[in-house]
Amino acid sequence: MSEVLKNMQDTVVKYARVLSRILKVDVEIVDDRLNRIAGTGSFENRVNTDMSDEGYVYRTVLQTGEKKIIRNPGMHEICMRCPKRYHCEETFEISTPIKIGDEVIGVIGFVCFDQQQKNHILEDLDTYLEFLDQISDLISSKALEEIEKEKTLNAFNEKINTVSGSAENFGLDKILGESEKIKSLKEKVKKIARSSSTVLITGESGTGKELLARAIHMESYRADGPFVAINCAAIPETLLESELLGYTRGAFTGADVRGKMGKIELAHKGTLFFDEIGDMPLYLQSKLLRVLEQKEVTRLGSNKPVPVDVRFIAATNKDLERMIRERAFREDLYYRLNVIPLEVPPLRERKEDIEQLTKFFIEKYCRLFNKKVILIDDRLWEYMKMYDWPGNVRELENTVEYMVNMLGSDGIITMRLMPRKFMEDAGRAKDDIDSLEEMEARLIKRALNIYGRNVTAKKQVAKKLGIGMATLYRKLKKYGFD
Ligand SMILES: Nc1ncnc2c1ncn2[C@@H]1O[C@H](COP(=O)(O)OP(=O)(O)OP(=O)(O)O)[C@@H](O)[C@H]1O
Repeated sequence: MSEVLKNMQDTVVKYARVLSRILKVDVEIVDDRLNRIAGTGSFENRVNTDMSDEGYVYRTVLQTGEKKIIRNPGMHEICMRCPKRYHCEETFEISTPIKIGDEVIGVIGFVCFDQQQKNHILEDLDTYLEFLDQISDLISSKALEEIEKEKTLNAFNEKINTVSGSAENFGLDKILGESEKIKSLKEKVKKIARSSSTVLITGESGTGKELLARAIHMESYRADGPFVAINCAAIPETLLESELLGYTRGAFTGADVRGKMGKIELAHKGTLFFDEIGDMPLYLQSKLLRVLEQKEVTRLGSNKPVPVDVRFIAATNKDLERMIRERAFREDLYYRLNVIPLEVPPLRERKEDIEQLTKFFIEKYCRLFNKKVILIDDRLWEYMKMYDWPGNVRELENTVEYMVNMLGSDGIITMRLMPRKFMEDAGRAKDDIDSLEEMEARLIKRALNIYGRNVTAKKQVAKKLGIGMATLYRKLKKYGFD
C-alpha cells in the first residue's frame, strides 16, 4: 500500500491546501515511509522529501495507529530523540492516522507556529479533532478507490489484448458453410473488403461475427497491418476510455508511468474491431464519433491529436435501432458505423451448414484429443437439424467438443454421446404432436429444416413426404412456411 498516497498525490495536495485555508494552520500529509506527500506554508517547498530524521510524532502515529496531540512540541517525550527539538518552532500539533482497515497508510499533521493559532484550535479542540477524523476517512476512501482501480487495471493488462498481425490466417476460407446465406455473405465481403468504409456486423451471439471481421481485414489491402479487437462489454467501463484512446505519462493515478498507446493508435494502417459496440457507454460514443469523423485521436492527458489511418468494424447482437429510441445509443454514431451493414444469419436459418461445421469440429477435436472417429450414425443429422441452436456455431462447436470427449474406443458417434439437455430439447421437438394437422405441419417443418428451402431441397421434401410439388406449395402456404 505504500505507493497509494504517492499515486494520488494531486488529490492529497488539494485536501491539504483546502484544510489549511479553512483552518488557518499549516498542514502536512506523509505516507507510511515518512515521505512528505503534501505540505502547505513553510512545508510547501519540502514536499517529496524524506522526513525520517525529523518526523518523530508521525512515526509514533504510524506505529500505534493512534492520534497524537502534542501541546508542547520539543518538550514532549516523543520529541526527546529528535535532533531538532532545541530549535523546534512549532507551538502545537495534532497528528491523525490515515487508515485502510487496520493498516496505517499515512498521517495528516496540523501544525501551529504561533500562540494565536494554538489558542484558536484549543478553543474548540473537539470540533477540530472530529473534522480531522473525517478528512482522514475521506482520504482513505479515495485511496481505497485508487487501489481497486489499480487492481482492475493490472488484472486487465494481464488478460483480453488481441493484436494480431498477418501471420495468423483468418481469411474467408475459415468461414465454413455452403448455404446460400453464407455464400452471399462471403460474396459481399469480397466486394467491400478493398474499401476503407466502416462496417457494422449484426447477428446473434456465436454466429461468427468476429470471424467475419477478421476475414474482411484479411481480404483488404490492410492485411499486412494489425487487426486489433476490443470487446466493449468485457472491459470495465472505467478502463475502456484509456484502452481506446491511450494516455500520456501521469495522465491519471494508477496509469503506467510511461504512458500507453490506445487501441485506436495500435490499429494504425490496420483494422480496429469493436465487439459488442452496443455496450459502449454514451459519453465514449461521442468520443468515438469524433475519432471516426476527424480520423485523429487525442490521448488522455494530452492536447495533441495524432492522425490515424484505421478501418473500423463494429459488431453487435443488440438491436441498436431500439437502443437509439431508448436513448442508449447515439443515432449519429449508428449511421457513421452502419455505412456497410452485414448480417450474419443464425444457424437455425442455415441448417444446411450444420453437417459441414460438425464434421470440421469433429476433426478439430479428434486431433486435439488424439481420438479417431470411424463412423457417424446417420440419425445424428436429423437430431442436429431439429435443434434450434440458440447459441449458434459456438454452441455447435461446444456440443461437438463434448461428444468427442465422450467418444469411446469403438469410434462411433451416435446421439447417445450428445449432452442430455440437447437430447431433451431435440426430443421435445420430436414428440410434441397434438393433432393430425399439427403433426403434418411439424413434419413439413422438420423436413424443411433437414433438406433446406431452395427449389431442389423442396423437391426432396416433397419426395420424402410422398406428395407432389403443388401439394407441398399449398401446404407451405397453409402453414405459413412460404
Ligand atoms: N462459419 C463458421 N465457420 C467456422 N467456424 C465458425 C463459423 N462461425 C463461427 N465459428 C466459430 O464459432 C465461434 C464463435 O464465433 P465468433 O466469436 O466469431 O462469434 P460472434 O458472433 O463474434 O460471437 P459473440 O457475439 O458472442 O462475440 C468461434 O470459435 C468461431 O471460430
